[in-house]
Amino acid sequence: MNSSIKPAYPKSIDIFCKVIDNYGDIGVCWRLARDLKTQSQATIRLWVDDLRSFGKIAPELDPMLNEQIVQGIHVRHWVNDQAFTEQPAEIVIEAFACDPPPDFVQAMKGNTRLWLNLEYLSAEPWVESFHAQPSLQPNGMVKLFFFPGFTAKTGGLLREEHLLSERDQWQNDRQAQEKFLAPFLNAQQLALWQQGAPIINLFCYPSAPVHELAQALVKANQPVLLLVPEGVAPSLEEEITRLEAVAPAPSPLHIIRLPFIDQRDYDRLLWLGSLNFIRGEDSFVRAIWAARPFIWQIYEQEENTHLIKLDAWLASSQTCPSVASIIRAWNNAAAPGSFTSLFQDIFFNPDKCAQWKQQTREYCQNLSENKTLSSSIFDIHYKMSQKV
Ligand SMILES: Cc1cn([C@H]2C[C@H](O)[C@@H](COP(=O)(O)OP(=O)(O)O[C@H]3O[C@@H](C)[C@H](O)[C@@H](O)[C@H]3O)O2)c(=O)[nH]c1=O
Repeated sequence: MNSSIKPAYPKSIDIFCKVIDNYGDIGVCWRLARDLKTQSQATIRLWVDDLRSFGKIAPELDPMLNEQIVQGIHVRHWVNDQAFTEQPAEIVIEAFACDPPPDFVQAMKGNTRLWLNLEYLSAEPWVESFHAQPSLQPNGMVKLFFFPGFTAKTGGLLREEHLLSERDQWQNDRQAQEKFLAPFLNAQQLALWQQGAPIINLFCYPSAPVHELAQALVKANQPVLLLVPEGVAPSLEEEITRLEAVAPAPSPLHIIRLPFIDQRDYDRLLWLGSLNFIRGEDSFVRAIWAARPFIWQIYEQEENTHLIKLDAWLASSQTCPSVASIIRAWNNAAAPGSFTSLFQDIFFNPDKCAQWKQQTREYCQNLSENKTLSSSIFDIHYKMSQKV
């Protein structure tokens, strides 16, 4: 064992994940599993009910296998709750209240020292007072509610130890960037990038006003490389063709469809973006660490409760009013049609863009001073073990 590893680290961790939809549930759990492993060298089992979705963001995974080790993590297909005879680990993390199998929960007593329910990310102020609060469970154990968040009084955000220095290195390495982009761009697009054409990454939900973005980009008549994962914004090409048909000249906008790529490569993609449209939870946090301007589309909830969360984050991050207006417009929380002009006003203005970039960098820097999510988990575990 590495001598720098603190004796307080646990020897084993179980993480349970149910994929509700999309890729955020497994995205968060997969990233967390790997980071906990790197920090502690514990044996980590990740129980997942949907290996197909998992496979999209971890191409090394074989969705046909019930058991496999991927990047040092024991990945187990959580097929059903019946006859669950595995011995629970020292730390059990259930993601987003997914309810581990009842037999497993019964067996936790005597084996498990810390049981956490990892909650969804929110910047709402009440999160601080709910973070790490205990709740007595029918098996006699205490489960803690673990809230990730943006302040020192929450569980923090997922951030690998050397992430920001790796990012800086990558952002200064044109050769590595070119090698990375080469499989995705044709020769003309690569040449445009070499001449300084900006990359915009677009990852959004179907409700985003993509047609307004298309309008802004076609009207601007400047070369832009718009990188879009397969299946996202499916009407985009059609929209552009329709707009170009009535434009005075074809626009120098290039839409580049990408396959889903490995989570670590997705980071690199965001590090290359002059602007990143991201969504949900995990890509949002990665866009913050990319320290590049980003436009977040929050995961939609009934009765627009997501807009309360969005405003809480805009307030907590002290996002400047012009950027906050664009983000609200992208989330359909502003007058229809307003996104186009707001976007054009800022994205094609070099001074405003530079300011936006500077603010994003400062925000990233400030947040990086908080404890990371993994360290917060280990701290709680350490405190619990001191009590025994
Ligand atoms: C496009 C792309 C994404 N990814 C990863 C990044 C993230 O880990 C993951 C996407 O997850 P997110 O950004 O969170 O967006 P998302 O919308 O996919 O996920 C979610 O949002 C949550 C708030 C909801 O509760 C979840 O139920 C879920 O909908 O996919 C890749 O690894 N490669 C890719 O090519």
